[in-house]
Amino acid sequence: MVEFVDARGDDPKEVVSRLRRPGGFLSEPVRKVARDIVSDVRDGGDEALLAHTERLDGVRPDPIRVPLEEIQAAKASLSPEVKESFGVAIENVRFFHKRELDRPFETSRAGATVGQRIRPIRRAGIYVPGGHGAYPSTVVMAAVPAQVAGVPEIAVCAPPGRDGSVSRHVLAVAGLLGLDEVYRVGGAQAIGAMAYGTESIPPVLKIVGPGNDYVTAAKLEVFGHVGVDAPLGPSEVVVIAEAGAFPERVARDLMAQAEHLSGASAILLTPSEELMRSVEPLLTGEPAELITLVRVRDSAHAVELTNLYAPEHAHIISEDPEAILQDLDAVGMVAVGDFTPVALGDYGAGPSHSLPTNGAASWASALGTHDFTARTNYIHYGPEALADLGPHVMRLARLEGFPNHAESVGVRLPKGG
Ligand SMILES: NC(=O)c1ccc[n+]([C@@H]2O[C@H](COP(=O)([O-])OP(=O)(O)OC[C@H]3O[C@@H](n4cnc5c(N)ncnc54)[C@H](O)[C@@H]3O)[C@@H](O)[C@H]2O)c1
Ligand SMILES: [Zn+2]
Repeated sequence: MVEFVDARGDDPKEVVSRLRRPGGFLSEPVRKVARDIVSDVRDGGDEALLAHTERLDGVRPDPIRVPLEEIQAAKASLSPEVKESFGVAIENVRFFHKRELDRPFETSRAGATVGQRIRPIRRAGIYVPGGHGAYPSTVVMAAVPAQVAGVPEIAVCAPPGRDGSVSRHVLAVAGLLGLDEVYRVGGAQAIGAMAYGTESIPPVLKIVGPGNDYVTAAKLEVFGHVGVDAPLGPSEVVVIAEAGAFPERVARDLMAQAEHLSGASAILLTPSEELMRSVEPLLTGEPAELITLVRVRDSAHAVELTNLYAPEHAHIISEDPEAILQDLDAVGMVAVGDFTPVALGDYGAGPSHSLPTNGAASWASALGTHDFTARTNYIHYGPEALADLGPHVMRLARLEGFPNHAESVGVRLPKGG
């Protein structure tokens, strides 16, 4: 059943809290499931990893690591057309992420040099979801930014199907990108394995990639022991559409993100009662349960609600989409205009499709090269620069009650200076 909300007279914060799906990755029941699985795998290694995989995915993959020949065979089995399409996607994603790469810098003034080095993380783990459907696109969207950032070792985990194997297309894309370390495990157990390591899976330093609520909650559990990217949970879209929008197109945009299932959510914000009424009968099947149609006062009201909700995606269908784009400030990715369905971004418009969800877009960003790098700052002072700054540092250190900090400077200053 499609849900209707009339938001015109209500408090925006209250409307947004009603739109948020309950039971997401922040909820205690989901956190507890993820926590228990992660700690089992931390303590029990491969045996616990396989036991949870058998319980949840109905199979014990053997061996856990995909043999290289299987990756090569999957790559060789691609039809020329599919291979070309993946190639186009890879090229567009690489083009975008090369441009966002952070640059190192160094600058000097009065004998003091300060700088920042950008270094790739040495070993990253990429989670590729695969419960409802397979996500070879996610291999592109996470591995390409990692490769552009210069990560030398990339491990991939993806859940096995009932026959114990990972989606052939996931393996094929791994092959196209030259990735050879793929494990057929998924869910919270894969996150635990990558974080703590098992007999089969050497631990990684940072885990990235989208997944359902269990996967996302597991990333929150292991954070601190390893790095993780933003919570990239069940897909969300807010479609902001004005009266002139084509109902059939709007319906497809909503159904597109809702068909990810696994807790996804799709919301239409429109001032047009007529648009709502004509979209509604076009929403069918299981995805329709995840769709909400919201009547708003006008575009400004839609923008206000969107910024509070902070969705993964927003799609603007309006006479003047650029104007609305300028006012949106808390969205993972915005698709601008009627000719830009969000699906373009899902598969290969350029930016990674791995995006913050459940409000995290208000403080987090899309997955990108910055998720695969760390910064090392450095300072290099000469004697004059030390003499200039030193007395200030000594004063501030004494003020904080740290005399040895002060004296580590003092012993280097000229006597009687
Ligand atoms: N935010 C993003 O950037 C982005 C991008 C792509 C996909 N997604 C989202 O990724 C998700 C993929 O979800 P999925 O379910 O298809 O695949 P998934 O790989 O994320 O999850 C499948 C695994 O979940 C575990 N699982 C399922 N039910 C469980 C339970 N009751 N208890 C414990 N573990 C359980 C199992 O181990 C299973 O292998 C979708 O919600 C989709 O919207 C998000
Ligand atoms: Zn999508």
